[in-house]
Parts: sequence; structure tokens; C-alpha cells
Amino acid sequence: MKKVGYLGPEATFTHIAVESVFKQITSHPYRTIPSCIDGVTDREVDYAVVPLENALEGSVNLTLDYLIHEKRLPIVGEIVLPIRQHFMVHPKYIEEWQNVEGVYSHPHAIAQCHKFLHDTFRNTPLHEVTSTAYAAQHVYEKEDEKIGAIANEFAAKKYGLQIVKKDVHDYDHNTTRFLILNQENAPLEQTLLEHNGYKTTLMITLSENPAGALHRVLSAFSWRNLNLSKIESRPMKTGLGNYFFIIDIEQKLDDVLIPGAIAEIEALGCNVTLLGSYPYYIIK
Ligand SMILES: O=C(O)C(=O)Cc1ccccc1
Repeated sequence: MKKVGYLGPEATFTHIAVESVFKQITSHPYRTIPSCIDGVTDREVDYAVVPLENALEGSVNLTLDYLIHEKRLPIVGEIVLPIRQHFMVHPKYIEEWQNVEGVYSHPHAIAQCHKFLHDTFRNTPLHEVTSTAYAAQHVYEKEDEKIGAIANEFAAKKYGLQIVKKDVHDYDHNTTRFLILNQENAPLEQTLLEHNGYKTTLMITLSENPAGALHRVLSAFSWRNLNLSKIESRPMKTGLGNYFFIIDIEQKLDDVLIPGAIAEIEALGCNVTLLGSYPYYIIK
């Protein structure tokens, strides 16, 4: 049976993503995103599933940076999960939930619920922790402290908390993308869902003299009718103003079009790395 590592503890959104897509696996929680990715390179697990990008809040930079700069693992799949955030407290504080003295959650969850937090807990300290489920577990364990967590309904159940305010995220169309990583670039063997399409992700660093370089890179895709679903720049960490680009193409790596675009971009003096060509799964 294959082993799948995820950002834990149990009942994180990442855990839900794993359980919704993988079939016949054992799943293993890790406390942080880097330790989950290390789980694959250390051969403790076959796959790692980590959050990459949220529709409201943007990229999880920790994931992208660790993947690019520390442990370069092939992307073998992507999961898109709808996100509903709820506010929960220990059952003994149900009546006085509006008087909590601290709110705990993952930084992206806090950012997704900004309006709720501003309206309801304007002067309450916010505490960022490694995941939403970790926050729920913490709130349960510290029952003497009057604190609350933002997390999902499974975390409320799992850790014995009471949801006192449902759907506290600011916008309805809240989804998160998760990456599936595997050292051998091995596709998923058995899945509970059919995939919804394919993507190919490239990392591109521009040549030394970048006047018009990005424009020329993008036109290599455009005249081949290669649709891009994302372009993101991240610092190279070699000095201010040095960036690389992550580009998602909305199709599988083929024999002609994408290799042609890569050759054209390399001819411009840019460096291109294929990070993965993989199916994506959209959970309803
Ligand atoms: O903390 C979690 O539950 C995660 O899986 C990361 C996350 C946090 C907020 C929105 C989506 C995923």
C-alpha cells in the first residue's frame, strides 16, 4: 500500500484533499510543509500533498520556495478543494465565544476571514500556527484558556470543539490548490475521482538583459495557442530584483507544442525547468 504524507494533524484541509482523491493508501500527518516534503526525499512516504495556492489569498510561498530552492520534486498531480472556514471554541465557552482572548489558525485561514475577524475580534490577538487542525487541537487542549480556532467541520468533530459561527470566510468562491509530489515522477495509481484535465508547470529564469524578455517568453506560448492558467514571479534569493517565473500551461506535455515553446524560450537565453505535467482533480 502506498503512503501519502500531508500537512497535519488529522482533519486539515490537506487531509481532506488526500482522502478525497487517493484510494487504498495509508496517510501520514506531518507538522509542517517542509517536513512533509522531506518525508518524500527521506523515503518515509511515497507522495506528499501540500497546499500551494488559495483563491482568496494567493500562493503559499513556503511551499513554492521549499520546492524550488530546497527539495526539487516532480509534481505528479493537483487537487482543487472548496474551503469553508468556521469559528469554533471549547464547549465550555459556547455562551461567551465573543469574549475569547485569542484566535488561532493557519495564516491563510486568518487572511481568508479578515472581515469576520475585523468585525468580531478587532482587538483580540491572532495567533498563526502550522495548520487549521493544529489550531483546533490546541484550543481543545488548552481548555483553561478562553480561546477559539478557525478550522473546518471535521476538525471541530475530531478535536471536540463546538462551531459557534459557520462560514466565516469573506468570499464564497474560496478554493485551494494542493500539489501532489513524488520523487520518481510516478502518477497516482488509483483514485476515487476522475481527473478534470492536465497541466504542465515550468520554471523559467529570464536571461541577463531582460528588456522585452518576458514579452517574448509569453509570445512563445501565445502563437502556439498554449493557454496559460497561471504566471507567478518569485524572488531568486540571489539579490533584489532577480526573479524566476512559474508558468502553468493548461495541457499535458505533448511531443510538439510545449517542447517547441521550451526550445524557443531557451534560444532567447532563458533557462527552463519542467516541474511536472500532471492531472488535476476538482473536488465539488
Ligand atoms: O491548515 C490547513 O488545514 C491546511 O491544510 C492549509 C490550508 C489553510 C487554509 C486554507 C486551505 C489550506
